[in-house]
Amino acid sequence: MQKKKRILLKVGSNTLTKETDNISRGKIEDMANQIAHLQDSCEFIIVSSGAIAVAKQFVKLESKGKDINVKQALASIGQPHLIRIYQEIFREAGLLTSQCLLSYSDFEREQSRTNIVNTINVLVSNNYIPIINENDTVATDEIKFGDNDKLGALTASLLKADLFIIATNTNGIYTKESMENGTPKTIEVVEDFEELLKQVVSSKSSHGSGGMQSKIEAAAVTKKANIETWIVNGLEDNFMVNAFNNKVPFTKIK
Ligand SMILES: Nc1ncnc2c1ncn2[C@@H]1O[C@H](COP(=O)(O)OP(=O)(O)O)[C@@H](O)[C@H]1O
Ligand SMILES: N[C@@H](CCC(=O)OP(=O)(O)O)C(=O)O
Repeated sequence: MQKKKRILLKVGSNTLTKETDNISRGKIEDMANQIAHLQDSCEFIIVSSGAIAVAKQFVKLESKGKDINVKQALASIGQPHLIRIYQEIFREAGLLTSQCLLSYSDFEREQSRTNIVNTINVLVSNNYIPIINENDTVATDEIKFGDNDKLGALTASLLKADLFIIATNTNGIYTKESMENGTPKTIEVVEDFEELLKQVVSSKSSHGSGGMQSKIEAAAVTKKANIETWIVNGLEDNFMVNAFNNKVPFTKIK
């Protein structure tokens, strides 16, 4: 049997909510259907945001503490719900899921790195799709709470993914000029990183936390590991399959 292509898919909050205030079961169904369609040739590891967005649907926390602590608490409330929704929907598509919570410091310790690789390899070889999120309880400002783009890139590198796909709410990275004049134009292939960083505008979307800058920084990490990064529009149905078939505009960072 031919070796499967290992794909690390990072899904942002905006994709999962379809830019509303609620998690979209339809979007998770769309992901499950695509994975089911591609599973003969690809194996998937998902880094999914959305814990805070889910919690915000039904809880408002009182706190005199820092804003970031409220977010961490929301992530703790939302995470089990997020995983339950994934599990229910993926199961209907015949897919098995598991949860892994990681923090950046885990990538700095050799023993933790080995443990992550071993655990995830067992999961994947038994047809489980690991759904990873940042361990937000232990994350702090210093380690950039809420940057799942970087977490996705570190995980893709550690697990020797063949491809890193970031699903967000734009058709990849647009040229700055085209964004400013209101007719966004996708940069299709990127080879020059310095040039790319100049295209970032400071905006980010309603639920997102990293903006395009953190996606570009994440791509720099995967590039070092010789992994190609694709930035695709997760709001569209069939976003991965269409990117594979070159049917939609997206950005490839080689
Ligand atoms: N050059 C650019 N091309 C596309 N989007 C950009 C660019 N510069 C900044 N952005 C912003 O980055 C946002 C995506 O990042 P983010 O809001 O963190 O989403 P996610 O939840 O998917 O991580 C876009 O909605 C857009 O507002
Ligand atoms: N761990 C947080 C992730 C926050 C985050 O990185 O969000 P995003 O910019 O949408 O990928 C959560 O699950 O809400």
